[in-house]
Amino acid sequence: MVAFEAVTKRFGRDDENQFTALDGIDLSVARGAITGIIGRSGAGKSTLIRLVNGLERATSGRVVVDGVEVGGLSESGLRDLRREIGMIFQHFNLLSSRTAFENVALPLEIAGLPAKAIRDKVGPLLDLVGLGDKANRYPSELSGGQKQRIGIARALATSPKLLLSDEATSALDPETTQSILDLLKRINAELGLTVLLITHEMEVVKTIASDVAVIDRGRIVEKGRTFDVFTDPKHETTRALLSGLAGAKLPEAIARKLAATPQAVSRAVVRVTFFGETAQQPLVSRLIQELGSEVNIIAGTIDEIAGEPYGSLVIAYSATPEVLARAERFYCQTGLQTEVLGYVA
Ligand SMILES: Nc1ncnc2c1ncn2[C@@H]1O[C@H](COP(=O)(O)OP(=O)(O)OP(=O)(O)O)[C@@H](O)[C@H]1O
Repeated sequence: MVAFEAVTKRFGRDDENQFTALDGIDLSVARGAITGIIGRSGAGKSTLIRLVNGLERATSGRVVVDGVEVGGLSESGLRDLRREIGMIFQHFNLLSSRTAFENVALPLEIAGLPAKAIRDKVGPLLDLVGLGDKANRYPSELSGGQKQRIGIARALATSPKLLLSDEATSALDPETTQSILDLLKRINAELGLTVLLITHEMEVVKTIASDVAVIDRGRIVEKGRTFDVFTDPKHETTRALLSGLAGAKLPEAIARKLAATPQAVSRAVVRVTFFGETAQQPLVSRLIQELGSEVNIIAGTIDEIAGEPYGSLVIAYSATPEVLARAERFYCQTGLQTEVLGYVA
């Protein structure tokens, strides 16, 4: 649906003051999927998304949306393209002087639709986002989550094929975030809308994006299926962003005592990750049997990433060579993913 081909974006006129915001971006966004682009502040996310609807132009490379190269479009071509693309924003960007109904109606008025056609379109959209009873309310009378719902209804008014989301949940509390993400997921499934979202929150990507790209200082450093990237992050930036996720974190008191190598009478502290088939099996009880040694459970979590079950457990057991060898054998046989975090006395 969207392809970035060797896209570079520089800001600034002369060579000395130029800043490279995007550097050689290659990325394709699958039709019908929800794709997340994640990165820290200043990484280039907004610039990337603004290239898609032609608010910025690439310095070099191509941005292709539904077969059309955005950089080659005239003003009228850009207007046509923008009708195919809805956008939602962190601060909603609603007009305070217009009611919820009038905000959703705005893109249709601009497109020149008659009043009756506008009414026929806006009513069902307000129902779709669960705000059929708030049509006559002004933005100041709505909560943040409700404002974003109106933003979503407005973005869908021209029946776009693609929805761009620029930090759409960043100003919302976790519960409201969840309800907006549920709504986006439903719209994606029911309307077959392709969604490209940018965020600095891993939780958002984990909850709804089937695919993810991690951007760091203008470059894509990692991309793939969200489940694969989250369960086996390769790049340091991805790992750092993931460390903010609630999960099986090592308690501080134990983390402080960890040594890199086994000492006399020490215990190995190991993170065991369960996913795919291993998530369904009673592996902990088998592990205890196989080791023939006590196993302490230090931390654990069971979660879903992009709809797939995923568990992470931090355990500790005797670090004698025999027990470590038995553990290694068990992990090999079962295909469990493990990481030795260190050793404690
Ligand atoms: N019009 C501009 N002129 C000059 N520099 C710009 C312009 N727009 C963006 N930049 C710079 O490009 C870099 C990337 O900005 P961008 O807004 O794309 O990052 P971001 O990842 O969206 O960050 P944030 O989450 O803070 O918005 C930043 O260093 C920014 O200062």
